[in-house]
Amino acid sequence: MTKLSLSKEKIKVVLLEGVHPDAETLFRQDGYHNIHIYKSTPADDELQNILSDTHILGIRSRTQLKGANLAACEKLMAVGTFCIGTNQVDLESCTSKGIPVFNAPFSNTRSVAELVMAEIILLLRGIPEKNAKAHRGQWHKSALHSNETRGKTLGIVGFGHIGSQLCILAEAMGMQVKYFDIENKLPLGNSMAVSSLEDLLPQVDVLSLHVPDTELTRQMIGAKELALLPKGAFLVNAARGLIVDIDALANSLRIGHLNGAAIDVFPEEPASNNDPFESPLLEFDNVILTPHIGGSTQEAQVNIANEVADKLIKYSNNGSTSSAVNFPEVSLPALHADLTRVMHIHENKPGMLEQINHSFSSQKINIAAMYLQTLGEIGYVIMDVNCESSDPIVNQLKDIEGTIRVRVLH
Ligand SMILES: NC(=O)c1ccc[n+]([C@@H]2O[C@H](COP(=O)([O-])OP(=O)(O)OC[C@H]3O[C@@H](n4cnc5c(N)ncnc54)[C@H](O)[C@@H]3O)[C@@H](O)[C@H]2O)c1
Ligand SMILES: O=C(O)CC[C@@H](O)C(=O)O
Repeated sequence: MTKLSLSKEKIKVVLLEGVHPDAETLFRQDGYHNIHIYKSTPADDELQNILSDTHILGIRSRTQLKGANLAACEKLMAVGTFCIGTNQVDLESCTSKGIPVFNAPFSNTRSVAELVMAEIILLLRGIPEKNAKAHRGQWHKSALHSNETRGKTLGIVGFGHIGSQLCILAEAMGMQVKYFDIENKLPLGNSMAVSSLEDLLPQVDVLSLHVPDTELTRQMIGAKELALLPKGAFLVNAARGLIVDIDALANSLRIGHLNGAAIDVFPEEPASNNDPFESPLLEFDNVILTPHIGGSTQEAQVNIANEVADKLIKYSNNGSTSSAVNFPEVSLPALHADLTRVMHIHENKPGMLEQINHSFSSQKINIAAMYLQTLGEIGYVIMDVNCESSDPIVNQLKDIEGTIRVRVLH
């Protein structure tokens, strides 16, 4: 069996935020036993202490791996975000430190799309208000503002995995789908692309957001955009909290411009289930509030646990970086029993390969196979070589200016 430069017993794996237990099982089955599980995100001081000797870190959307938290990660080798979003991680800094980040790009897609479809039906029927009143002992039997989904227009912002999956469900319910995406996306079924957000907004009965949190999308729905929605429209946000100006949304609901909303993500979310939840939307009966559970189904969490743990284990065991979000992608074969695998992560600048090759030739080490991939500022070279001891070559490689990290598998 392949030996790692640091043995599996010594590799510290930390899984935060209640990652599904299948992830731990997968690590244990593969021989990793130094595993530490946390149900939520510890406060920054404790977190930084935990991170200081962590080699492999698994988080969900809550843990901020940025600034002081990331600076504390002296030994971090790889990160898994056990979710779709990676905005909670400073990807650029991880890249420059030679840390690949892996996620699960579509393991919870269907769960989010199903929840949003259900919310659209509930909003159009006025169920949130009727439900709230019934809980207060009030009988509100009325068809006023209660509508079918059939024939209504759903506007989708971001026609990626979730947006397009939602389109399929909505069309099956008889909705007309119009979408806006910054990329040119294939219209599914009878859906139609609209060329700008401003053009889309006045045309919809329900607007649903499915864009990532980026500089372009933050606050993309503010007072101006809400005013462009027709009076009586609904808003669904199961993307990220900062995409909507939450105070502007509260105002639009207060003045009766919007008829309701379903919000799963918030600008500030409690760190754990024991912390209080505050929002300017608490007062509205016609708003469905959910605690960021769009992707929280058994099916999704099991899929995510297996997908992300598998990617982390593959990277740790053989160097493969397939589908890393910030790193050159290399899919490597199993290491031949007689060979040593040397992995060199470096700044992507001219002359690096020449110096790496020179290091091997100057030590008369024969290269059996070589893989190279670069992405932006970073290069990743993997050499399968014949050598008795890897220490001399590792030391020489570490001396090359621009080297970020060297790992070895035997
Ligand atoms: N509520 C939850 O539990 C939950 C679960 C999963 C994902 N999410 C969120 O949903 C987001 C979308 O997920 P996905 O899997 O569909 O992602 P995706 O990458 O497949 O799709 C995102 C789409 O948004 C488009 N886009 C990006 N910037 C845009 C802009 N400024 N204007 C218009 N379109 C833009 C992209 O081109 C892409 O087509 C994730 O980034 C994540 O933040 C939330
Ligand atoms: O499970 C989570 O914490 C986040 C889920 C979702 O927002 C995602 O990005 O996949």
